Amino acid sequence: MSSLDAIREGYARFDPRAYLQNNYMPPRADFSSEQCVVPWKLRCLAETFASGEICGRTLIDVGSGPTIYQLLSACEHFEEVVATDFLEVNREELQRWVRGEPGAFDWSPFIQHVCKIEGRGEPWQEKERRLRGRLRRILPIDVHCADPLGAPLRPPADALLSTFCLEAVSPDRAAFGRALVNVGSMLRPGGHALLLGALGESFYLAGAARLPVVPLDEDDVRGALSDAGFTIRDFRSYTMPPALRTGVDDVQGVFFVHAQKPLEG
Ligand SMILES: C[S@@+](CC[C@H](N)C(=O)[O-])C[C@H]1O[C@@H](n2cnc3c(N)ncnc32)[C@H](O)[C@@H]1O
Ligand SMILES: O=[N+]([O-])c1ccc2c(c1)CN[C@@H](CO)C2
Repeated sequence: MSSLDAIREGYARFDPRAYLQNNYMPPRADFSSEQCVVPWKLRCLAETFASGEICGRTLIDVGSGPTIYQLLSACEHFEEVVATDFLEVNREELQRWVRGEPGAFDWSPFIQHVCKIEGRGEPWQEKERRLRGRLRRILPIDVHCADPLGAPLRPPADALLSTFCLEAVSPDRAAFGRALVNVGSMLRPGGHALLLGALGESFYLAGAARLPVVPLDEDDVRGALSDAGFTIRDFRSYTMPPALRTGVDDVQGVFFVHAQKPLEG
């Protein structure tokens, strides 16, 4: 069995609800302190989108999983947000939220927090409605394929977002770098890429699933982006405090990077 097959087999046991519980409920989803990891992630995205420089028709989110927090600031600046994931159970979890179906995960604390830090003073239900209206495609994806969506994205995306995906699905740094090239092919020249991801992590749990992660440091991320032809615009990192090292993974920190694909080539 290839290392990619082993990872695919691990994801067959991925439990979206356990994953949400592990990462998007307290203590990690604690909005009372800006020092907590989820407010830090949301602030990175809100501040980066606040300039208005990153905008256009389509943003594609790679490896969305069962989460929408990563789209809350992005959705203001694109006509359409395309979510993607390898697993049908995750795509179904996203559909449940989009349709406001019972049993969907409650993202309202996240939406309320983003409305607060964006400072527009809008009711959070307005933002929820706007995201639901712009999240019109939830597609299967495999970042290990040259065409991750199975065929080239036409027209290419104006922006690409991916959070905790590439390092969590790649057996080694070379595969991480190839996956980055693959997803970069969906982005138009001059388009922006925003990545959040794990630093120094080797595994994470999601119910019965125990998934291997390729441990990355800042230089690995910078090098992979440079090798994939991206220019780095901003790089930030967060150190996971002891209180948030809960045993659901061995993550040491989180990186945020804003990169751009050159106009030519
Ligand atoms: C750690 S989760 C990240 C979820 C979400 N983006 C977040 O920020 O929490 C990794 C996601 O990658 C997806 N995945 C697994 N294999 C993949 C592949 N080959 N290509 C794309 N996504 C994949 C999983 O289904 C899972 O939803
Ligand atoms: O602290 N967080 O907000 C947070 C959110 C998601 C994830 C992590 C940490 C660490 N593990 C990754 C999977 O490799 C998923």
